[in-house]
Amino acid sequence: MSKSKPGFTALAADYLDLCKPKVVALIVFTAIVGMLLAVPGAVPLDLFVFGTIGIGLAAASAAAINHFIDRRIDAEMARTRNRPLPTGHLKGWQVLTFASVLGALAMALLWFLVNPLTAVLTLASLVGYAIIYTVFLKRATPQNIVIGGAAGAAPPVLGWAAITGEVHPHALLLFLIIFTWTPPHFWALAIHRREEYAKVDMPMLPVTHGVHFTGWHIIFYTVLLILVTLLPWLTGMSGLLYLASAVILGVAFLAYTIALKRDPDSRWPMKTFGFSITYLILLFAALMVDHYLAVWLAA
Ligand code: HEM
Ligand SMILES: CC(C)=CCC/C(C)=C/CC/C(C)=C/COP(=O)(O)OP(=O)(O)O
Repeated sequence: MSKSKPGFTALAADYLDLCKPKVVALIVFTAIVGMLLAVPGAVPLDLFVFGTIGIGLAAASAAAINHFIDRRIDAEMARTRNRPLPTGHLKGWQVLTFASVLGALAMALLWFLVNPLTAVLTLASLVGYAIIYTVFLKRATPQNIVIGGAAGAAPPVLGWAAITGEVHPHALLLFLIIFTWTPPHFWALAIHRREEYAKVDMPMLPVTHGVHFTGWHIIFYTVLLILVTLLPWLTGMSGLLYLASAVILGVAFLAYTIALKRDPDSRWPMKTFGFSITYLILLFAALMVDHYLAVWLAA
C-alpha cells in the first residue's frame, strides 16, 4: 500500500483510471454511430452533445462501481493490482461518491436534456454491468460475459434513442453485432489470463471448461458475428461499402481466432484480443462512412 499523499495529477490519473477510459471511449464511439445512423441528415446538435456526454458519464460511473465491487479480486491479479483501490490510492467511499456523482449527472442530462427513454435504458445498462454482471453473473457462471455483454452492447441503441426517442429495429442490429462480438473479445483475453482468473475463483470459460473448448466457442461466435454483420446489408440499412468492410474484417478476425485455437499458449490470444478492438472500431467506422455515402449519393 502506498502511504505518501498523491499530487493533483496523480489523483486525477487515479480518478480517470476508475472510468476505464479506453473502454468508455469505444462505448461512446458506438453510441455516436448509433446517433448518426438514426437520421438521414444532420443530427440535432444539443441531443448529440448531451446524449454523448450522458452515455459516457453513465458508462464511466458503471466502470467505477465495478472497480469498487471487484477491489478484493483486483488486488490478487497482476493485470489489475495497480488499480486505485488495490494500491490504496483511493478509498472505497471516494470511489462510490465519484460513481454516484457521475451517475446522477448522467441521468439528469439524459432525462431533462435528451429524453426519458434514453435515461431509463442507460440506467438499465449501468445496473446491468455494474450490478447484474459484476456482483452476480461474473462470479456465478461461465456464461457471465455472454449475458453481461448485453449492457456493453446497448450504447448504439442508447445513441439512436437519444436522437429519435424510439428503439428502432436497425438499432437492435447494432446491439446484436456488439453482443455477438463480446465473447471472442473477452475469451481471447481470458485464455491468456486463465491462471489468474482461476486463482481468484472466477468461473471464466477457460477456467471451467478449458482452453480447447473455449477456442472452439471463440471460433463459433466469430462465425456467428460474420453472419450477424451481414444483416445491416441484407435489411437494406447499409450498402456495399459496409458489406465489403464487414466481410474483410470478419475474415481477418476469423483468421486470428483460428491461429489462437491452434496455439493458445502463444501471443495469438492477446493479438486476437487487440484485433477485436480494431475490428469493432473499423466496423462501426464503415457503418458511418457507408451511411453518409448513401446520404450524399441520394442528394
Ligand atoms: C461483458 C462485456 C465485456 C467484457 C467482460 C470485457 C472485458 C475486457 C477486459 C477484461 C479488458 C481489460 C484488458 C486489460 O486490462 O488489458 C477489456 C478491455 C477493453 N475492452 Fe472490453 N469487455 C467487454 C465489453 C466491451 C465493450 C462493449 C467494449 C466497447 C464497445 C469494450 C472495449 C474494450 C476496450 C477498448 C478495451 C481496452 C483495451 C486496452 O486497454 O488497450 N469491451 N475488456
Ligand atoms: C452505457 C453503459 C452504462 C454501459 C456500461 C457498459 C460498460 C462500462 C461495459 C464495460 C465492459 C467491461 C470493461 C467489462 C469488463 O469487466 P470485468 O470486471 O470483467 O473486467 P476487469 O477485470 O478489467 O475489471
